Amino acid sequence: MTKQNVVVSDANSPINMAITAAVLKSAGRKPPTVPGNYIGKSKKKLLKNLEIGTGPRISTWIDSMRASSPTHMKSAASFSANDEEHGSWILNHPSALNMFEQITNASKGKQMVMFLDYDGTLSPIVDDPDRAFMSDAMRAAVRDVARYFPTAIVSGRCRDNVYNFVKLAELYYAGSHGMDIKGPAKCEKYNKDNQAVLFQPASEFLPMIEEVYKILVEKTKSIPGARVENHKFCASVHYRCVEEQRWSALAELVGSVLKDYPKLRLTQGRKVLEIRPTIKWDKGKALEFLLESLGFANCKNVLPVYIGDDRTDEDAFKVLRDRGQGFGILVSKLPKDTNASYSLQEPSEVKDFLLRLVEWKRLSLRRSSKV
Ligand SMILES: O=P(O)(O)OC[C@H]1O[C@H](O[C@H]2O[C@H](CO)[C@@H](O)[C@H](O)[C@H]2O)[C@H](O)[C@@H](O)[C@@H]1O
Repeated sequence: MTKQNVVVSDANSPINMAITAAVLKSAGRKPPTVPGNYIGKSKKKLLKNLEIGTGPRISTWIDSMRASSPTHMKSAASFSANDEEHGSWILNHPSALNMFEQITNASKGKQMVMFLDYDGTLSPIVDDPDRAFMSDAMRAAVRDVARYFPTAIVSGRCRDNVYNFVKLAELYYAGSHGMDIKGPAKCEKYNKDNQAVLFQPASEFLPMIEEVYKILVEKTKSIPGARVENHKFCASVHYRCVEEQRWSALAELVGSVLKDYPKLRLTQGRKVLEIRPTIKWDKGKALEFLLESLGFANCKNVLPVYIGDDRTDEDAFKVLRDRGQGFGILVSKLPKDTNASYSLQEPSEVKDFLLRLVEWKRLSLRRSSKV
């Protein structure tokens, strides 16, 4: 087994990249430029060899990518290579639970601000996006965290949709990949002016997304298992429940629709194609906007912590890395190229981490009240 087969994850797995390449090819567009530090050297070579999006061999691409998809990697050799890769990855991205003290030490004299992605972070990944419920225990943990730290949910879902899952009025919400931001109704605690935070940088795209959504719903009827969601300022095309043989057909179909919408772009998530406006706005920009709204622009006394599992969360991890401030925590069981500093394996570990933060904060408040 070659090294390129080792780094696997839903979000930036080779098969997912192949799907994106196929969509872009049918839309007559070039594949996205992948940031240098985002993708391993071996994978870069693989992309080059297969000429994604530009060459005539999309089918070769899809076949090759299938061969390196996690479900096809079963030999003992693959597992030991995986173990080795995982070992070195975890050294570079240690568990946030094991690094808890370092994280809390770094927050001394600073206000910690929490940013939480939803799917795959607060709720487990399931086949039906309408049933991606978070547990009551997770909700209680998030509620407690928000008592001590300003907390925002940053999601690819539209704001109302993610709110209906989280159901906590005291939080900030950034839906549609950060293109729809709203603060809690009353938040004197952190927002001194107590002005309602509301920001929608892509409002002009509302009718276009609605139009594309309708077309996609109609066209994807021919592909069993395909599912399209309208997230107001963006749309999602799911292929988690589509037979693997039909992924390329779906990709081509999405590409053929996008051809008529040069102002829309495509990104990818976990077995989902995300259709978004070409504006320069993402989860990273939303994080910066929220820090500013909370009064922490150009402030050294703040420690933002962003927890997310998906490729779209990388924009926020990168902002933190570039600012040299706070920590990104990637939720993943598998090694993955990332700008995050730490890792957690799954939502249950996210819950444990949040509960430890609450416990630590309570103890330190108790201690300081005794002094
Ligand atoms: O930014 P997020 O909150 O992580 O949202 C990203 C996408 O999440 C949802 O899809 C993902 O979760 C589904 C439920 O577990 C799963 O079926 C799907 O395969 C995943 O991609 C949501 O449905 C998408 O619209 C979001 O963009």
